[in-house]
Amino acid sequence: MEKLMISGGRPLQGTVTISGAKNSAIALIPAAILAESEVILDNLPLLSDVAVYSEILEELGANVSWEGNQMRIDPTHIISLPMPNGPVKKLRASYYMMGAMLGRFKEAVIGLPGGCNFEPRPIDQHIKGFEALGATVTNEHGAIHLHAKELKGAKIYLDVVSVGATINIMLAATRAKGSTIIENAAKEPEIIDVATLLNSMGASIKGAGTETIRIEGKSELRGCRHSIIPDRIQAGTYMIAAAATRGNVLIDNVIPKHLEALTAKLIEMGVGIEELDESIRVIGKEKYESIDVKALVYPGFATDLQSPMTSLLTQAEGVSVLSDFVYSNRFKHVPELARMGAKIRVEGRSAIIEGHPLNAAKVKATDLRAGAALVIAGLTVSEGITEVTGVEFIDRGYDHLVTNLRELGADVWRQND
Ligand SMILES: CC(=O)N[C@H]1[C@@H](OP(=O)(O)OP(=O)(O)OC[C@H]2O[C@@H](n3ccc(=O)[nH]c3=O)[C@H](O)[C@@H]2O)O[C@H](CO)[C@@H](O)[C@@H]1O
Ligand SMILES: C=C(OP(=O)(O)O)C(=O)O
Repeated sequence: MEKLMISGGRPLQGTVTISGAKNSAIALIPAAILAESEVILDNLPLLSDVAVYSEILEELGANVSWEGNQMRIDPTHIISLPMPNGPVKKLRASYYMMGAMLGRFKEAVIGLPGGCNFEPRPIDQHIKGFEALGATVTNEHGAIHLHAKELKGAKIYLDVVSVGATINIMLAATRAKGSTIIENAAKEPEIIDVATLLNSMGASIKGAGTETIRIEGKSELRGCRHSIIPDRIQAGTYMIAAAATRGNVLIDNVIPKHLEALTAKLIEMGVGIEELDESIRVIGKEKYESIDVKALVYPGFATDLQSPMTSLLTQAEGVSVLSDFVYSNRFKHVPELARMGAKIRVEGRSAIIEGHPLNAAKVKATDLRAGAALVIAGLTVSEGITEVTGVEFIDRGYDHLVTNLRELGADVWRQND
């Protein structure tokens, strides 16, 4: 196992180019099995989650080739096989195999998803959607068994606004008979990206990005070529890191609109922001004001940036309150930040953060964004070396992290634990 070593205290300076979005990529790859011919995905991020997904499709007989940032998926010879164990257990988004397999084969056996379990993450809304489309769903010894004689379009109201359930239902419904309407759908940009791919494959999806999505099922879909949107969470993480180190960084290849909630909060704290067409410049300042932040569904402040933002708020003067209305217990980074001298207490779904300088320490990433928070914290500390273990979580969501940070002037390296 490797760990990340950080000798901080250097302002990040320069340009970082953001890769394709993880949360799009790991939905677009399973979506490709709904086609009858080759799907080409460009701007693919080089992440462990993407590698695991390619393993999953290969296990089913798809021909997957991956060169640089392009993946070619030929699902022509894919077969329906039960996948109760193996790679599906390694990542959260393996739940998309349920919708994709159901759409393609009207049946699936998929082990319950793994990935970052910072709190219980139910999939009842996914199941409710599959059942509404006519599938029988049972949980047998930790694997979900889905079967439908025929998938029929339905009106589905999500009780909880869920990214995964919205995409999963969309995947199955594209191959159902008739119309499906998803009400109270999630509006994240990654949902629009998946709908764009499916529409290029010949599906008919309208309203992605709004709370009502309408899908006309099709009996066959074809291959196509699609370029993945930039990763707004990676972009946001570098923006926060630039501010936390009082640096000056151009975050390139982003869609600034996707980052509006973060940008607004950074400006409120006193961070300098210049928005361009496809990039954002973050200009750090010596002093920041404390602020209140509420993580909400899109277009609200992203819960995936809540942990990195916690690290930045340790650098503000006074007391900030950061509440998470998506995941009420997503605070596993807090005790680790406390080892670094942070003064944070958790009350219900809120972290109350008192601005205070941090010190170097040995800390452990217990999930992806907790890991990002610890790296940012380490970058702010000028004396000593911060050691972050649990790098495998960070590798799920940040490609070329060490190279990117080094190019921005940070003293960061990987070392065997
Ligand atoms: C692969 C992917 O895209 N992951 C993202 C996705 O996760 P994921 O799609 O798993 O998250 P959801 O949007 O589904 O979860 C939102 C909330 O709904 C609850 N819920 C969800 C489904 C369900 O059936 N029942 C239920 O109660 C969850 O516990 C959570 O409180 O959106 C999250 C919220 O923006 C992000 O943190 C993750 O990075
Ligand atoms: C929680 C995350 O991802 P996943 O849903 O894939 O675990 C994340 O990207 O922060």
